[in-house]
Amino acid sequence: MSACIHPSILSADFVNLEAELARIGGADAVHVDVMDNHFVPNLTLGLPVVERIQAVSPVPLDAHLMIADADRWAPLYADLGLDSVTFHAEAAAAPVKLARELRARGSKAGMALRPATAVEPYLDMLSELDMLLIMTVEPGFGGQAFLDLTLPKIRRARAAVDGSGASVAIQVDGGISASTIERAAEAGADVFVAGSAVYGADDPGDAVERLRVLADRARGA
Ligand SMILES: O=C(CO)[C@H](O)[C@H](O)COP(=O)(O)O
Ligand SMILES: [Fe+2]
Repeated sequence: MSACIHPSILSADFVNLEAELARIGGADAVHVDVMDNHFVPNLTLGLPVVERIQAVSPVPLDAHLMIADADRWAPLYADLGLDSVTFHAEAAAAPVKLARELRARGSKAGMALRPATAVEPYLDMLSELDMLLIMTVEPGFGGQAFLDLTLPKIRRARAAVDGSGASVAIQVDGGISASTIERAAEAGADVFVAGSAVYGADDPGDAVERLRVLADRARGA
C-alpha cells in the first residue's frame, strides 16, 4: 500500500482555511494540530474551529491533540466525526480506556509519543490503537528540524507492530520534507505529516505527490 501523506494546516493561511484545504485535495487526510498552551507552549485552535474544518474539508481529518487532560477532551473531538483522533500518551491518565472510547465514538484511535518518550511501555496496547505517532520534533511548533535520534524508535515501533499482527499505522510528524522523508520511511513509518514542506511549496498539491513518491520508493512499495 502507498504511503499516506497528511499535510498539516499549521503552516496554512488560517484566514483562508477553506481555500487552503482545496489546495491539498490529493492528500490522504489533513492533519490538524490542536495546542492548548499547557501541554505545549503554543496555542492554535479548538473544538469550534475543528468542527467547521470537518464540515468543509474535501479530505478526512486527522486531529493531533497536543493538549493536557486528554481523557476529558479527546472524546469530544471524536464526537465531531473526525477520521482519527490522536492524543499524547504523556497527557492521558488512562490511555487504553481513552483509545477504546475514541473507537466507540467512531474515530480511529491514535496515540502520540514525544521524542523523549519510549515506545516500550506501550507495546502491550498496540491492538487498542489504529495509529502510533512518533514525534520527530519536540511538539509545539511547525518548521523545526527533523530529529534523527527518533529513527531507532521508529524502527523498534515497526518491528513491534509487525510482530504483533495488529493493524497499526506508524505516523511521523515534524520536519518531514523531501530531504528527510526517505529516512523516516526506511525506518518503518507509513503515514507522513508535512506542514512547511507542503504549504511552503509553490504548489502544495504537487508537493504532496512528490513526498508520496519519495516515501514509496524508500519503503520499496
Ligand atoms: O505537530 C506538529 C508540531 O508540534 C506539526 O504537525 C508539525 O510540526 C508539522 O510541521 P512541519 O512539517 O513544518 O514540521
Ligand atoms: Fe502534528
